Amino acid sequence: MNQKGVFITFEGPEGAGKTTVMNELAKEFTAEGMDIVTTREPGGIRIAEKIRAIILDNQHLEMDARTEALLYAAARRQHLVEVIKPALAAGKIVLCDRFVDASLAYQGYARGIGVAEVWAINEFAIADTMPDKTLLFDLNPEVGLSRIANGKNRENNRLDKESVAFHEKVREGYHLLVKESPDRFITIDAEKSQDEVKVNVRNILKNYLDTKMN
Ligand SMILES: Nc1ncnc2c1ncn2[C@@H]1O[C@H](COP(=O)(O)OP(=O)(O)OP(=O)(O)O)[C@@H](O)[C@H]1O
Ligand SMILES: Cc1cn([C@H]2C[C@H](O)[C@@H](COP(=O)(O)O)O2)c(=O)[nH]c1=O
Repeated sequence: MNQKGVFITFEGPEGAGKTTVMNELAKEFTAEGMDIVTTREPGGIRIAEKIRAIILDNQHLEMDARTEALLYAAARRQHLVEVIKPALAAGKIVLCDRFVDASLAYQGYARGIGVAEVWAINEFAIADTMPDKTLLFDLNPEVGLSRIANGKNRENNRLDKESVAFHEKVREGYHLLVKESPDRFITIDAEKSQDEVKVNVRNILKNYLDTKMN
């Protein structure tokens, strides 16, 4: 366990349903009296949201892959120091929409920088703060991309605009991470209906939190 709190991350390709399920369950868990903090990467605080705007700006597609990896790691460092660590130290349950595994899958594997290389800069950024559990929302990237294309109030960001082949590599990258850390990851079938996914994740998290907190 991370200090006194619990650190849970939500990962997966675009349009997998992570944000929707995380926010709905956070409301339910808060209503039941749990001390929940929700946040996201890149972002979560002012400096990291500014870095997010630079990384995801869809008018400037030419960013160098290593610059991109470094910007994600910089945003992560600030987010960790300002939000995640204080919340964990205060004994809260932190639900975070993406964290270091996204950098390993997207920049390390799909961009081809190398998972070990991207881990090295992230190790510098996060030191020993790793999620206690990571839920991988797994689905065919084409399904996720079509959900986003049909969704309202969402402008395609720079990463959304990558090819289907890129997003398939992201998924492969996540699968490799699951093989490397089978105890930390729980894979969720994210192609099921929104309600089915939510019920599944709720049960998994309740069981996990019950064991951790009691
Ligand atoms: N299981 C589901 N079946 C069908 N549509 C879904 C499902 N889950 C979420 N959606 C819809 O898909 C869209 C993307 O959902 P959401 O933003 O939660 O995904 P996400 O994983 O956070 O995506 P991203 O990481 O790309 O922001 C939304 O319009 C949401 O209503
Ligand atoms: C944290 C992180 C994210 N990404 C990518 C994944 C998405 O395409 C965007 C984030 O936007 P969303 O609201 O979650 O869709 O950034 C990445 O490539 N590397 C990272 O470390």
